[in-house]
This record gives sequence, C-alpha cells and structure tokens, in this order.
Amino acid sequence: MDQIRLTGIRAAGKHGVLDFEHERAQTFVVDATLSLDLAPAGRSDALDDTVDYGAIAKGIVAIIEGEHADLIERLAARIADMILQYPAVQRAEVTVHKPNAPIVVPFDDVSVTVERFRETGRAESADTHHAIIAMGGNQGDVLSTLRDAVRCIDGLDSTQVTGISPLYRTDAWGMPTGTPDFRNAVVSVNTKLTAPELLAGLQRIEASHGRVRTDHWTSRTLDLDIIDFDGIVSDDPDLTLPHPRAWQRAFVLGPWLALDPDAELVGAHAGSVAQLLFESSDREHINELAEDWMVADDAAASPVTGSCHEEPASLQTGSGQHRIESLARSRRAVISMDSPSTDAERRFRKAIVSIDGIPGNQVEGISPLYHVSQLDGKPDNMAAVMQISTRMGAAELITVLGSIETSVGGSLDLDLVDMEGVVSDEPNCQVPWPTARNHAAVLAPWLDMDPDARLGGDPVSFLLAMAPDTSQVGLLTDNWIIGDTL
Ligand SMILES: Nc1ncnc2c1ncn2[C@@H]1O[C@H](COP(=O)(O)OP(=O)(O)OP(=O)(O)O)[C@@H](O)[C@H]1O
Ligand SMILES: Nc1nc2c(c(=O)[nH]1)N=C(CO)CN2
Repeated sequence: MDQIRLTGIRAAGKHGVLDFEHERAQTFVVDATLSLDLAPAGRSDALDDTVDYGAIAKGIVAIIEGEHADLIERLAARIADMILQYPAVQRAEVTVHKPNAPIVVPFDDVSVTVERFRETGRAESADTHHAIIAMGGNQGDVLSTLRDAVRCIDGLDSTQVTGISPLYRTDAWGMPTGTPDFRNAVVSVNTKLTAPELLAGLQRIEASHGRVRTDHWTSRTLDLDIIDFDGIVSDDPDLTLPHPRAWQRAFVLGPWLALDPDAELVGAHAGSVAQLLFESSDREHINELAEDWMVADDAAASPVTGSCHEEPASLQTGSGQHRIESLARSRRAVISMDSPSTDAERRFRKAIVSIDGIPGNQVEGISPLYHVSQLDGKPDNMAAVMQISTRMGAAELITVLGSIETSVGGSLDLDLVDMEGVVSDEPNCQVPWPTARNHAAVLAPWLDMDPDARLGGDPVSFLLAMAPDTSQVGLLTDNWIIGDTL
C-alpha cells in the first residue's frame, strides 16, 4: 500500500515513570508511517483526496505536549489512534524515541514502535443472518429488472449479496398454458435485518419494479420470495419459513442447487435440494441461460449451450464458518506470489508444484519473474503470478494458499487475486483482491501472462497504466521456470 512518512518530529513533553519526568519536559521524537491509497490524489492533485501531513505533524506535537503518560508505549498508541481518525488511513506505524531517557549506562536512543490497523472487516457477528431469496418475473424487460433487483437487495440496510445463481428460463409453473416463460434466479445474502424486515424490503423492491399484487398467481414483473432464513421453520402466514412451496419448485431448486451444491431445505419437506430437484415435476422445464448474467451485456439474449459456463461461487457461511465449497466444474483463478527472500524463485516453484498437485487443480499459466524495488528500506521483492483452473471455492483456495505459505516457509505471500465468477467482500475472502487493482507488482506480471486479462471488468493494461508503483517494477526473466523441475 502507498505510504506517507513523517520522520523526526520533535517536541518536549512530560512523560515517564520517574517523578522528575512528571515535572520536567524532555525531548520526544516521533516517526510515523501512514499506509493509504494515494492513487486518487495522484490523479486529482487535490489535498482532499489524501491526508494533510502538516495536520498529522501538528497532532503528534499536541500529543507529545499534552496529557502525561508514564510509558512511551502509551504515547505511541495515542498517536497511532489519532492518525487512524483520518478515514483514508488504513494502517499507522508509529515510533516514539526518547533520546534523553533516564538510563544509567551510555546509550544512543530508546524507542518503541506500534502498528495499528483500521478495523475494515465487517466481522460476522451473531446478529448476521443468512437468507436465500428466489427471484422471478415474466413481464417487461425481465433481465434488467432482475439485475436491478440484485443491486437493490444488496443496497438494503446491512445486507450483502454473497452469491448469485445462474439465470434460468422456466416454464410458467401452475399457470395457464400460454403464460409467458419466466426468468428465475436465486441469491444468497448476509443481513442484519430480521426476517420480517427483509421481507418488507423485498416487497418495496417488488413494488418499485411495477409489481402489482393480486389474489391469484398471475404474470408479474418481479417476485421476490424468502426461501430460507437461518434455517428457521415458521408457519406464520405473513412469513412462512422455509417458503411453503419451495420444496416442489424446480424453478427455485435448480438455481439454488447451482449456487450451492450442498444446499439443504429444512422443515416439513426437509432434504437435500439436489434430491428435491430430482423429484420435482417441473425439473425438465427449467433451462440455464447464463451464469454471468449480472455482468455480460447480452447475457441471456441467447441460450448458452455446451459452452464453458460455470456455477458462480457460493460464498455462504454456515454456523459462522466458511463452508468448504466443492464445485463440480472448474473455474479460472489468478494467484499472485511475492517474496523478499533471496530464495524467492525456489519458493515460487515449490508453491506452484503444491498448488498444481491438489486434485482438480491445473496450472494454466505462469508469468515472467519480476523484481520490485521497495522505497522504505525494506528488502526488495520478487513477484510473479500464476493462473490455474480449479474446482475449489474461493474461501477454500485462500485457506489452502495459507497452508502452502506455511509449508514452503516464511517470506512467501500467496494471494488469490481474482476468480472467475466470484465477487466477495467477506473479511477473510475478498475477491477480487482489492489491493491488486493498483499494484504493479501484480498487474505487470499478470498482463505479461495474459494480455487480455481483466480485473473487476477493467482491463489490467488500463489498471497498470494508472498504478502508482509502475516505476518500482521490472521484468527479471522470462524463463525462470525452465531449467528447474516443476
Ligand atoms: N417466505 C415467504 N416469502 C415471501 N412472501 C411470503 C413468505 N411467506 C409468506 N409470505 C406471504 O405471502 C404473501 C403473498 O406473497 P406473493 O404475492 O409474493 O405470493 P406469490 O408470489 O403470488 O406466490 P408464491 O408465494 O407462491 O410464490 C405475502 O404478502 C407474504 O406476506
Ligand atoms: N416458472 C415459474 N413459474 C411460477 C413462478 C416463477 O417464478 N417461475 N412463480 C409463481 C408464483 O410466484 C408461479 N409460477
């Protein structure tokens, strides 16, 4: 991450354990490193897009000159907390030196360093609920209505869409012959709303998309049903859980299964969604249209047959833990590798071999090896990226990368940069990896490996062109894999 560094800020303060230190001011010297994204300011040249280091320096002096602290640890923590009050700052590293400390032997300096991070993770707590919502419609521009509905659901208070099923074309079920086909999909959400609050939100979304409620099933622009909410069973007619007809509807079960191959329905018709789908009478009357219907412009315009379209990730969590996803079909994933070790190449090779050795994984591409200069006195890095096809889910792959880092030995960082069809901002599973967007150390090797690469819809070439650290990154060798065993 980009950094702003202030060094040698000095002021006199009355800090220390000894009595005289409460009375007599002495010099304290502070170094502070602020980690934040400087790309916006790099583009706009506007102070508002960064942090005013002058203001930080004054804040540090005010703390040194302010309230007494016995320990320089406390002083450093106060300064770090002050720095993190600036919303753009993600991390603060603060060193407080006390060069005139009352130490009875000759010495040059004594200092403490603290490192503090902004709490970014929306830590999942007991009040986070998991819900499955079925979506359908057969009137108007259904594709854009469904796309908009997903965005609106994600926009509900404290609600995040965590998984989106493929889009299906389905025969109108239980409706007169001649009723236009439906488009159906299922989304999973994490929400802090209660089930009735979520239903009220969904009904507002239906209404804002022209849904007119009638007594009987009729064609509709948009229908949003809660299929499951935390596995609760309730026969309240205003909100029956699970949805009372979900168990027999292939237009719900099919997309749900594609989203989560291990999905289970609770209640009177409890069972695996796979089995219920198999038993459903309309299972032959649903057709998957497109998996990437939320992004592709012409998604679902024509049925996708026999092409490589895959289930999107299901990033649901169960019982507060990441469920290991096991998906039937492969998807592409891009993994970055970096290491400050002089032995980096060998570590990268070991990591590649380990990843490739996992059943269902296949290495498809390896970038050239890059050198990354560090400006902050830290040792320079080596970096490369690899592309694999994998049957693992994103959360599972991230966990595996962590174990490989450990088994290969320290000083190796493996990150899941991107995974086909996966978008997640779960604290432990951020895909695409947000920092990759402005890191030439990832973007440059990736572009070399795949000139058409895209990240979050943007061409990697375009992101690299805007990356603030391109001048620090240089190609070392094209054929670093050749000549050694993989
Ligand atoms: N799990 C649920 N999800 C959505 N609505 C529910 C649920 N359980 C009960 N309801 C109630 O059902 C009523 C009718 O809902 P809606 O108009 O969406 O039905 P429908 O779509 O015509 O039929 P179906 O529910 O069979 O799909 C709503 O007012 C709502 O209070
Ligand atoms: N294929 C299909 N058929 C239906 C649907 C639907 O969403 N898709 N919804 C209904 C009542 O909500 C009744 N019938």
